[in-house]
Amino acid sequence: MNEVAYLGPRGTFTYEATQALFPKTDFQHTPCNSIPDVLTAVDQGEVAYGVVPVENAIEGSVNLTHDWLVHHVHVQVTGELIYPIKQNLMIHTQNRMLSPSRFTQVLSHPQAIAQCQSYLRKHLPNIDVTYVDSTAEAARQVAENPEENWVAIGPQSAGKIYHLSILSTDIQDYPNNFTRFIAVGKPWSHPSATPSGKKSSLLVTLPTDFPGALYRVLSSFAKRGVNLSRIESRPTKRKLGTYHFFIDAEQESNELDIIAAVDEIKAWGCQVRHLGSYPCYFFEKIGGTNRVDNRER
Ligand SMILES: O=C(O)C(=O)Cc1ccccc1
Repeated sequence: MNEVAYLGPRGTFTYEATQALFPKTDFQHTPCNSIPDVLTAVDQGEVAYGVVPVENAIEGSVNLTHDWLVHHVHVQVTGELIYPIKQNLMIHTQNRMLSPSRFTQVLSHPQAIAQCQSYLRKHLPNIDVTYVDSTAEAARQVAENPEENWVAIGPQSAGKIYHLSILSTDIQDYPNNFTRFIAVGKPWSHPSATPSGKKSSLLVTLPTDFPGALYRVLSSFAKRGVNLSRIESRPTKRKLGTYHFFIDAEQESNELDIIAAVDEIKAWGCQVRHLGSYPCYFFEKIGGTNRVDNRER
């Protein structure tokens, strides 16, 4: 069962990342309407693998992914892909000559809107924003409602699939825009690409908060020479000011040091969930293509 669930519909950035991580020649791709639906499908064993976005270079963490991993599912992270993100402003082809003052709404995923805040303030200052579950869903709604004069923000692949006109390319507010995607589910390795590195992801919850508590966690890794590439706090949702910490530890032949650091922080009361140890890939090195066949719909 080589089925991969991803945040769909076809044409999303997650779809492009899924094609790179799980080539169509070896895997069956299944679109889901939301990030929770992807993670739940994997957790329930309906599919073997899932792909979701976890962090963006401009907007930061995808909170929904983090929160669902903590509170709703127990899935293993099995891979990571750093993928280049270029946002585009797209419109139904019959409206492509409209003056921007006639656009009534911009639709997109919250992350995509957030990555283009300065662009929107400058070019579409008073436009209403409608958040939907993905960029390709935004493109679909624009394509199916030409009379509404809506515009969408998303990847060119979504524009191709839904036959939209690209009004403006590369509209994100900062260059070097990348999103980190994770694969979750059963153990897996890429059929042809060589990883650029390896990581272990942990979920750490302090027993109580006291001065230096977080320092004590971090120092357990630092004194063993373990590089922590990311630490992300998310509310426990139980009490204001209490957090879960997502920690990514770079892993290169230091697995025993990571295990020793985890044992040390557990010994004084931290709860630690091992989210996964997995290979990391860069899209440029996978040699994939992010072109999609827009004959399928
Ligand atoms: O909606 C999409 O296309 C997604 O895959 C989520 C997303 C949105 C913006 C940047 C990266 C991922």
